[in-house]
Amino acid sequence: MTEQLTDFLKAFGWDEQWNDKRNAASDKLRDASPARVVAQYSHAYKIITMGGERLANVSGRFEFQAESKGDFPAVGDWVMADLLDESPPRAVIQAVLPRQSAMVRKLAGSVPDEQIIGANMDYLFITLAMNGDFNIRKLERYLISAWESGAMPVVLLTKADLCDDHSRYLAEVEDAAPGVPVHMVSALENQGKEALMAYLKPGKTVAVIGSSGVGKSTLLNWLAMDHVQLTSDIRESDARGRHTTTHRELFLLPTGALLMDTPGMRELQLWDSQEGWEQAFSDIEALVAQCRYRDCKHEGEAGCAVRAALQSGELDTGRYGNYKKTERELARLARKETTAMRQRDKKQSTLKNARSRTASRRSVENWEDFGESKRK
Ligand SMILES: Nc1nc2c(ncn2[C@@H]2O[C@H](COP(=O)(O)OP(=O)(O)OP(=O)(O)O)[C@@H](O)[C@H]2O)c(=O)[nH]1
Ligand SMILES: [Zn+2]
Repeated sequence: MTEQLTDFLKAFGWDEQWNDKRNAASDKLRDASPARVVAQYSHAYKIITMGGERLANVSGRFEFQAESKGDFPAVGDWVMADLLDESPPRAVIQAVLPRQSAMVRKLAGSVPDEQIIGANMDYLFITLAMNGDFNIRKLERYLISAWESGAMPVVLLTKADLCDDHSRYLAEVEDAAPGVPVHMVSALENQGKEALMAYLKPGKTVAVIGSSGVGKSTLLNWLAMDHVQLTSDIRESDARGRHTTTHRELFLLPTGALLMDTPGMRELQLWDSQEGWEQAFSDIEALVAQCRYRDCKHEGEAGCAVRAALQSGELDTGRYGNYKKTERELARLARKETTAMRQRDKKQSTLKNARSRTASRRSVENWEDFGESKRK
């Protein structure tokens, strides 16, 4: 790759670490080019390559080998793709480089599966409005998902202009989000942007989560200095040569940072995330470790550190209540997943014989398909 060509990739976050991951990938990918997924459609992706933007599909071999939805590329992913010399330019994705962080939605339906809402975020801005909607228990739920993702959470208290007594909100957040940075902003009054510059550095990827109405869209537009509005008006050719409006879910901010705004981020719910839960309530977990009995239920046992902290006021009863509530919810989700897995295994073993007959035929077809795209 020449200096100039990699500039596009660098702008979208390509660095030494990704280069190492690329070099560690299989030999088969030696001729493929790195690219980042900036938008996802039902059967196609928009990727940024060293030569600019193009549409891409996964190879037949990729599709055949994928075990779950979570294996497929998602917005934010770095992929290895063959760039086809066609007009309009197209690409075939051969592999996804190992994710550094991911917001995963576990689908505990009749067939357990997962969906990647966004990948490779460096920071997650959790937004909370400083008005009547302020809900610290909601923040605790968002933190579970944030910690689980592997990205660093940052709390943004929005609508600072609507509030006279910031200290109350700050104190509540500091108790509920130990060790998480907190910043107050007002997009309307252009306040607090300087503090965010520490995160909005070139090549860093930021996603914004928070409930409806807290001001996420306003915040995004403010950070983008209305560039979002401008870019969506650019019309481009799609795969069929028609002109369509540019659609991106990962875009460059004027600061050089990348902002991720996928539909799923906005509808974030609590999903199976044991580790995230433990980290979000790390203060309570530390107390639990001090209880005299290892199987302490904190219901009046002797030497219970949790009860002692609740009585002294060191531990807020609302926070403890949410700790128990989310624990129950996660246990329920885990049970659902186990049941669904068992059902799937049962189904699979009955279908196994029928499937193996067609599979051998299909795998030949897919390998031919793979060879096709490599030759082009
Ligand atoms: N006073 C004040 N109002 C704000 C601020 N930011 C957003 N708002 C208002 O809050 C309302 C909701 O803002 P949005 O940006 O649409 O909120 P959202 O989180 O994107 O909402 P959804 O699209 O439903 O997810 C709008 O009326 C905004 O004008 C702010 O900093 N100060
Ligand atoms: Zn206890």
